[in-house]
Amino acid sequence: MDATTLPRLAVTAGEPAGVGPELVARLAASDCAADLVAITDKALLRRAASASGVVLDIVDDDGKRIASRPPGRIRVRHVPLAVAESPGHPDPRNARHVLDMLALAADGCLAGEFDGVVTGPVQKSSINDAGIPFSGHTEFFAERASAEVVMMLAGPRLRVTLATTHLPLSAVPSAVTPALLERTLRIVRTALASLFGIPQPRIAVLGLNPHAGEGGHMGHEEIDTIVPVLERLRAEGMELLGPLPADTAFVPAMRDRYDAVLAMYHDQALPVLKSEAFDSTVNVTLGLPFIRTSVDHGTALDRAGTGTANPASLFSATHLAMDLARQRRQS
Ligand SMILES: NC(=O)C1=CN([C@@H]2O[C@H](COP(=O)(O)OP(=O)(O)OC[C@H]3O[C@@H](n4cnc5c(N)ncnc54)[C@H](O)[C@@H]3O)[C@@H](O)[C@H]2O)C=CC1
Ligand SMILES: NCC(=O)COP(=O)(O)O
Repeated sequence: MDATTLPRLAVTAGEPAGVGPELVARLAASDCAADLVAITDKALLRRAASASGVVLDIVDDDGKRIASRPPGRIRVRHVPLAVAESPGHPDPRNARHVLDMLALAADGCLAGEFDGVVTGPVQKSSINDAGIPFSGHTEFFAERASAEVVMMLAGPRLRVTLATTHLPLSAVPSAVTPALLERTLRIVRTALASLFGIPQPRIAVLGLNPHAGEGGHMGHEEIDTIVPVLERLRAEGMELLGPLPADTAFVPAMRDRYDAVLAMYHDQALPVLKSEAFDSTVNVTLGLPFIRTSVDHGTALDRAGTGTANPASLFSATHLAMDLARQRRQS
């Protein structure tokens, strides 16, 4: 990418029976100043455009960088469906199609063909129903890039990162080890500085138990595992708050005291973000050698094919990826 060309972003359409393809069509129809390369089945994108009431000029991607993109023009890397989609009803026979899109996008980013990838939502259960172990894009891209990563959800007023991602709740306590916490906090600190321009970030770390263990009366993970890691990293100069009780860490009086939160598990913090900024929150994978942003929502099967899905989260994810790509170009 040079100063005269647009950020070149792979956009994966996600689950073909979900709202992803419609949202990609809406994005392509917008005046977003990015070189968007949809990774999807071409006929599926045409049907999604028609369901959303937008007209697209769909062309094959020739790999060349471009300086401008008229609204409606979208380049495509064709990844064929196994079977035609039925909106609202994922078919596990299309699981390989979904994973092929992710692999193509990741490999293209690693090869420098794309400046980043923006992902539409996938139906994880449908991939699992096909007999393929899969827990999320975050883990898929980490493995593909051989990187240690952290999931962040960034909204207009709150950034939340996760120590563990897609685990059953019963597996969380034993997964929260000193090594995991230390690695995660280092990745979060580095990313807040390099991606979000906060050179000395303040990170609030949540406890695992109610009331952060209430001094050991409601669980010991804080005393045994979390506090020693925080003390060690504070001694290195990291600004860490906590461990804080999760139920009060997000109250208005606390918000000014940190730049990001580290939660111990998925549902400890994501409901806070999704309930206050569902439309504008973006999922960002920290620690990858390439930019990856995503919608915060799922496949919305109840809306698929109706053209009523809100594209705001995909727009926000794309704009963040564009900003990060430009920033990388300048650094
Ligand atoms: N980035 C990803 O790939 C993600 C995938 N998922 C997957 O999505 C599937 C469904 O998950 P759910 O928990 O049902 O969450 P969901 O986000 O698909 O749906 C929850 C509710 O929000 C509504 N909604 C979601 N996106 C919307 C949009 N753009 N505009 C208007 N309304 C919208 C839906 O209609 C539904 O009422 C699961 O397989 C889950 O694993 C969930 C989150 C992220
Ligand atoms: N709730 C966020 C989520 O599950 C998305 O995960 P991923 O597919 O981006 O790893």
